[in-house]
Amino acid sequence: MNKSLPATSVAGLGRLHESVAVRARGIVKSFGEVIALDGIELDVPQGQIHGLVGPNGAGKTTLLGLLLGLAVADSGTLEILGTTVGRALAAPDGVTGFVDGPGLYPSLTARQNLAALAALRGREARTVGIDDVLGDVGLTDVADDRVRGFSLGMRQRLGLAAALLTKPRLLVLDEPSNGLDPAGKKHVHGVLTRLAADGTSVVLSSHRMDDLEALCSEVTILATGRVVFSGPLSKLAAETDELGYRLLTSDPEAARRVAGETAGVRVADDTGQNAAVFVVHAMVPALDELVVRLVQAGIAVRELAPVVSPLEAAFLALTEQQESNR
Ligand SMILES: Nc1ncnc2c1ncn2[C@@H]1O[C@H](COP(=O)(O)OP(=O)(O)OP(=O)(O)O)[C@@H](O)[C@H]1O
Repeated sequence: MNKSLPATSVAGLGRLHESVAVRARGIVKSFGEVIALDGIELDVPQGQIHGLVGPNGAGKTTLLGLLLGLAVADSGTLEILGTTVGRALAAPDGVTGFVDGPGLYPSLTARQNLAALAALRGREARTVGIDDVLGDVGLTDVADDRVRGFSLGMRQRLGLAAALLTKPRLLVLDEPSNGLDPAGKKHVHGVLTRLAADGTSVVLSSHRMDDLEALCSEVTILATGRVVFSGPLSKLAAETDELGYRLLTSDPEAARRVAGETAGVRVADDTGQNAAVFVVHAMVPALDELVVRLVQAGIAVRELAPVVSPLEAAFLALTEQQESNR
């Protein structure tokens, strides 16, 4: 009896499998006594820019290294682009990127570096034009300068250009925004957004909440080798309870009095009595009530802004909690 599935079903299954770029279950990785990753679960769908964030030593680079095939997990399962990763140290097909900065030849120019990498990757690699990728990352003007004289941001951009040479299906980047000036950041963000729109998945680490907010639809927060949050940024912001807000009004003294009388609003002690700006701690409904009361009292609200962004507050709360549970 022929047990093979009809062609349409096989094709359907293939697509289902490939729509997941990364699927990690129970990943553990230790270095001697240090447990760098402790039961990591991670799902990254195709075409998603997924941010990894966490305090120093949380395990971000270790996890990115596993995705790039630079190390293997002690236990757990890791599926990349539909294939289960074995014990061999090699980047699965379609995966590229870098951890700890890109590997470049300092004595060669930017263009020569890319030509050398393209030659190393051989004919099978789906290479795209060197000039195109240099243009994508904004390095056309320095294409014939030696990399030795490049700044950190320029090296990062060249590393990204090198990764683009192969039209990756999964791009893995450790702190790609390190050292980037605003123009560099714009180029890098533009490249990553375009890649994702074309179906490439990107997993990147960053310490910068503004980068994550600008780029990522989902983030995973690691603390001491564990996932303390994974999901959309909007859900992360909602995890925040009470935030501190800076308040600038037309009458600070009266405004302080009104704030002190509003239920659920706490005026911070550390703002000077005569300061024009002061800080209140409140949840959103109490803050709304405060604004209404200020306006009713004839006090104009000139500025009202969180002291730290809701994302940063949620990040701090979640990671500090994990640290204290250790
Ligand atoms: N090769 C190694 N040998 C020994 N310990 C290691 C090694 N690599 C990582 N570690 C340890 O594993 C833990 C996780 O390190 P990792 O570099 O993955 O963290 P990270 O989140 O990338 O930190 P950072 O934000 O500082 O880059 C740390 O305690 C680190 O000291």
